[in-house]
Amino acid sequence: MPARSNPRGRGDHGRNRRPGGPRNTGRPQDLVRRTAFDVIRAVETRDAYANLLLPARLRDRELSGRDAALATELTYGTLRGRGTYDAILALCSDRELRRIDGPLLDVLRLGAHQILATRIPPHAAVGTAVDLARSVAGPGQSKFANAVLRKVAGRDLAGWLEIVAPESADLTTRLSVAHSHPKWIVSALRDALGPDRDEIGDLLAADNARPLVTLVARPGRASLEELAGWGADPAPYSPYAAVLEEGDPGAIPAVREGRAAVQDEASQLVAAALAAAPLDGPDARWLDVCAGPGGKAGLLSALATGRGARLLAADLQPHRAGLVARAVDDRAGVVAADGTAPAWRPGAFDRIMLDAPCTGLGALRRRPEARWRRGPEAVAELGGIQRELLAASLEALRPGGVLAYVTCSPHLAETRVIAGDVLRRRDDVTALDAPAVLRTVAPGLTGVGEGEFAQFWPHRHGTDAMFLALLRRT
Ligand SMILES: C[S@@+](CC[C@H](N)C(=O)[O-])C[C@H]1O[C@@H](n2cnc3c(N)ncnc32)[C@H](O)[C@@H]1O
Repeated sequence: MPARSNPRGRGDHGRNRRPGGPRNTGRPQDLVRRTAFDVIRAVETRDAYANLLLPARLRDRELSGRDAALATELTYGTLRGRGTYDAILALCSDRELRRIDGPLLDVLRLGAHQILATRIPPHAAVGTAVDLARSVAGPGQSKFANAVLRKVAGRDLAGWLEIVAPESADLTTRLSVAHSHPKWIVSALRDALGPDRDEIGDLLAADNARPLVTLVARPGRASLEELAGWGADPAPYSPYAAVLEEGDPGAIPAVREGRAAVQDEASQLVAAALAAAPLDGPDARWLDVCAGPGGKAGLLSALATGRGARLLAADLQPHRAGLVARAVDDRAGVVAADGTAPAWRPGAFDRIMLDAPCTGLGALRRRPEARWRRGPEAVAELGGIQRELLAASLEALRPGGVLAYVTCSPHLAETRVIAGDVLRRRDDVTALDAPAVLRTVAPGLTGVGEGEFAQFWPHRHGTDAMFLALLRRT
């Protein structure tokens, strides 16, 4: 079920703002809704990323504070809840949804979100959506929007879910509509939960909740005490993590200076586990094969420097390698390189992070549009590159060295199947007990699995669904 949010009703959103693009009708809420609409449209038509575009639009239009919070909530909530809202709109419209013009359909989705999942009074939500429909689609269409949205407002969300996701429907369909996830993702996540598949409802609900902002204090460069001074409290698992309940992380000097950063706690822990994995012999040369934009490389370089080792961070995309250069410390090297055809010698590294390109099904909380963007074919497409990168990275690892194979996805085909195939086919690769290594970094950590591989879960850990295999070359 789309998460219910707490934006306020009409009329309490501060003073008027500069128009910055759309016509300013004199009411700041119109600009707030128009901004949400523009971002939703750009996601739909230009494959834009909401988390990148929205902050730029908020800046352009000088929306801040409560107005920015409302625009963010409306944008993210509408994008996430699309599956549920479309099922409801289909019952309220005498036109098939695919016959409704794109801009108008997006206005209807935005209206449905305001009516069903915010505290904005329904009559106000309908009225503002109809105004928006008039402005983007013309007066004729605003009548249609009014008729549809008044029907939507006839029930609350729970009432609609009894109709569009009834108990009698098969489980995948019901969960897919109720929690607004494509069916293929519901099935893949249930499979990934394995024996815990009855947690699927909690997992899908967690995907629809707003993630907390977690910061990393890069060791030797910033401390949790310093972040606490800015209102960020220590997080439950990572020794480097602090949670910022409110406020702009960019306002914290350590973040601005690259000594700290926004980073999910599981992302910190998989990097810390690679650094903590037991190793015989030298521990001087570390590699991050797919480092862009530099979250894990930032922590790894700080940990490497702390013990006199050196990190080389690579990414295929030069501009992403450029972002990595801003995250790592001076001792680290950064290159634009293809990890499948590497420029480094075989056996050159003691520790390797391979955070492979993946579907990102573990980070749906952060990327509201991601679930609608790709179909199941992406899993097969990415599988080829994941296998190639893993094979090439294992060549770069010296005998006795340790490699972390990481994905921000719990999909079995991107995680256990890839790592398991290597272990089955190669007699020079063994798996370490990744959950046990993680517990040396985060003693209180439970629920990531037992045995060779570790899997984080949003509904259990409040983190992204990050996967970790620690592989040793013998
Ligand atoms: C999951 S992201 C890595 C996230 C990063 N480790 C972090 O923590 O910020 C995957 C990265 O792999 C890069 N990539 C894709 N194919 C690659 C290849 N053949 N060689 C090196 N990097 C590659 C992408 O450009 C992308 O930046």
